[in-house]
Amino acid sequence: MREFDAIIIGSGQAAPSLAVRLAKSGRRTALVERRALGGTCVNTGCTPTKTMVASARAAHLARRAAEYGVVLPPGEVKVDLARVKARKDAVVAESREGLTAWLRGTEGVTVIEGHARLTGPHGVEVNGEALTAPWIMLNVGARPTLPPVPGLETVPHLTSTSIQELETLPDHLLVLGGSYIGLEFAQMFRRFGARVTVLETAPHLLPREDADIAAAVAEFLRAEGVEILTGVTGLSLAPAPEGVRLAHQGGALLGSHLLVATGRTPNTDDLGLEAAGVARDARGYVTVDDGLRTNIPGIWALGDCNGRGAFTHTSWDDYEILAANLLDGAQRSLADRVMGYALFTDPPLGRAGMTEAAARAAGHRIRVGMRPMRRVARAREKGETAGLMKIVIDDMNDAILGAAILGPGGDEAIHTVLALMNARAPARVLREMMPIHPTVAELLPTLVAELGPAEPDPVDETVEESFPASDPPSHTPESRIGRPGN
Ligand SMILES: Cc1cc2nc3c(=O)[nH]c(=O)nc-3n(C[C@H](O)[C@H](O)[C@H](O)COP(=O)(O)OP(=O)(O)OC[C@H]3O[C@@H](n4cnc5c(N)ncnc54)[C@H](O)[C@@H]3O)c2cc1C
Ligand SMILES: NC(=O)c1ccc[n+]([C@@H]2O[C@H](COP(=O)([O-])OP(=O)(O)OC[C@H]3O[C@@H](n4cnc5c(N)ncnc54)[C@H](O)[C@@H]3O)[C@@H](O)[C@H]2O)c1
Repeated sequence: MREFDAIIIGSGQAAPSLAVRLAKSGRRTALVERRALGGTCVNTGCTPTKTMVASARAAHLARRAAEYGVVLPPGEVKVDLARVKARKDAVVAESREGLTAWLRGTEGVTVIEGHARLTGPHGVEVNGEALTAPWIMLNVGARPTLPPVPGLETVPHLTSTSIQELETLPDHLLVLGGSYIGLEFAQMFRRFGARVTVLETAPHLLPREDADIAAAVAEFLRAEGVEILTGVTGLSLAPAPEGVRLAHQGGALLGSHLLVATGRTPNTDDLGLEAAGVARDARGYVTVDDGLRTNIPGIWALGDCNGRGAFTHTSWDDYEILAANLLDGAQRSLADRVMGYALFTDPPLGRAGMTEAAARAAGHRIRVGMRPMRRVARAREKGETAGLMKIVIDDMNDAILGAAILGPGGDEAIHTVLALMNARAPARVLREMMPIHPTVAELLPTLVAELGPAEPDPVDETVEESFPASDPPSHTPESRIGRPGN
């Protein structure tokens, strides 16, 4: 039996920093990982996909070179997928090796390779060895979900992990699921040169986003040649000489490859939670309170496996909250978190706080500011006018409820809004700030200055719809046309 002060299971995005903090506080800490240090983000998630997205953007810009007056030798722009993969592998290896050296070089951290299972409230078993500690932290992440589509087990299919290993281009990639993972790969493989069809069961792409945002994403993907079917029902799959035959209520498609991108399932079914009495919800997420505590004292759950976030930064924020509370005597809470994330299509979507639909559903009386990217000077200068930006304000107290920036640098520009929301600053602060010209973010004050009417209208409570994505609000004061960005 090896004794530690803390055992962390899974080297997700919370674990490495937590292990080092615990060790530096004098606690002997074991970090158990069954696959590769760095978890999903470093090895098969954010790092490889954003590296591949960069290759896809290079191909896209090369095809558009003439629009910018850049003359390339005649001939079709082609992508060598094996070289794209080699570049991706190199970037991933550098990140993983840096992390591994850091962890293995930190005194007080013991890295153990193997699959860990709880044996009780303070016990863990790895490779047949018993470990014990008063504190146990779970950071085991999630894996791709396989949906109950008839015939799926009879056809070869790719997940977000295995698609990254392809070295030859699919003729026709079918993508099940039109959300974050599906859309990033769909655009990427279309830009690499494949035919791509996305099939989404919800009425529009990105079901968690507003319909106008989803429509704008669909518009630029379709303009690049991605085929999109939404509201798909009656799906079934069967082997075909080409690869896969996918039937749905409206017809059938033949694909050379199938990517399944229909969500992720927490890695909590083989963790021995029952032995320790740790509670999970119906979907398998470990139940935690706002301090990341499970129902068993001394056991915490961080990252994707607690169902309170599904991003690298939410997992890392879990680490910050737990470390502050355990080691610094702080009283930090998940309840204070302002949500933010991005979809890394090109252009990217940066998001902060609530969607417009969620704000309405929560009963807020809202005002919405909206502007298409074609009315943003920086977007026009870059020749990248797809998308829009919008902000949702609470009419009762001027609070910023949420924002979306779908356009060049949207993933970066959204941090202006995120920072103000974290400071609990009213929209007036954003309206009165002096932004830098020419940027996409410089239009944020204008959005607040040009908010639409309060909804629901106090006189006519039936007003439900917001402004269409394609046109600015009709009441927009045209006197502002002289402002930067117009
Ligand atoms: C294709 C893709 C792209 C993504 N892109 C982004 C992005 O751009 N931005 C973003 O914020 N998020 C992105 N995500 C999500 C992000 O990767 C995760 O939210 C993030 O990794 C947080 O995960 P985590 O800390 O919960 O654990 P993970 O990173 O999933 O790591 C968990 C680790 O635990 C190990 N493990 C599991 N069970 C055991 C066990 N019993 N014993 C030992 N080890 C175990 C696993 O092997 C794994 O290494 C992406 C995900 C995918 C799949
Ligand atoms: N940019 C990022 O930060 C990023 C990138 C990739 C992944 N992630 C994380 O990974 C998680 C998983 O992403 P995801 O896109 O796999 O899942 P998701 O849960 O976001 O979306 C799954 C999609 O599949 C659809 N769907 C479900 N069953 C289907 C079926 N049988 N046929 C067709 N469509 C079906 C759903 O309606 C939904 O739109 C996300 O929640 C996200 O947090 C983040």
